[in-house]
Amino acid sequence: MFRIAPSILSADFAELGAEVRNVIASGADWIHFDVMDNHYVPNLTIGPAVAAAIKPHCVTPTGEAVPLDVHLMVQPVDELAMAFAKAGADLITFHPDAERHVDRTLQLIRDAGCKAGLVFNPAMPLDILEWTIDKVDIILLMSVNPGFGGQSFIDHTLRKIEATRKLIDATGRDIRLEVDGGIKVDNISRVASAGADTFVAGSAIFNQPDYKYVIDAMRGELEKV
Ligand SMILES: O=C(CO)[C@@H](O)[C@H](O)COP(=O)(O)O
Repeated sequence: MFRIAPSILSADFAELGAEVRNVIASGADWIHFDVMDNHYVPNLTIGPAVAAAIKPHCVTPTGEAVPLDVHLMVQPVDELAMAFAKAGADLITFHPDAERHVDRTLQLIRDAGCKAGLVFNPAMPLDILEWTIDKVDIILLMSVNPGFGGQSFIDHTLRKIEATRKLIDATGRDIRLEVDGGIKVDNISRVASAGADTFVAGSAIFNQPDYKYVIDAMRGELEKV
């Protein structure tokens, strides 16, 4: 089942609660929350206090919970991961190159009751999955270099999505394959055809006045896959 996860990095931070409610009412399946520390990436965003503040807004108009999907672009990882688990994150992903003890961090996140995942930058090999995939609930492939919204999709990541899909299918487990960066109505079907099932989109959704129009258009493209 496909999931669309709007990245609130491109939302109006002065109206974050309303933005989250609006994008959920427009059809968002997850809320994607980008955490940048001006160390692992050259940008600084939002922390656990903001996650805790928006958590009560992560519900559909009929009261169903919408997962809060936290992408940590931080180094070190462990302490912040635990703070986000406490703040209400449902999924926490981190970059394996930002943490020495990747296996331990995955376990910490799972022990805190969250789904755990690894994030791979466009030039980062997938090798570490050989030893970690058993503890991974989600794999996030970056299709831009992390740090900023509004960048263009890097085409060579399509081959990486295909390779990751094969690795996931070989496990027989239900591991989500999320792709993030430069996803728009006009390329989402190519990303899905390559094997992704979860799509992060920031500027494509929040830079338009009608979020529902964009999300519906994305779903329309996904139906053709
Ligand atoms: O993590 C990041 C960037 O580092 C992403 O989540 C972006 O926020 C996606 O934005 P668009 O490329 O869709 O505008």
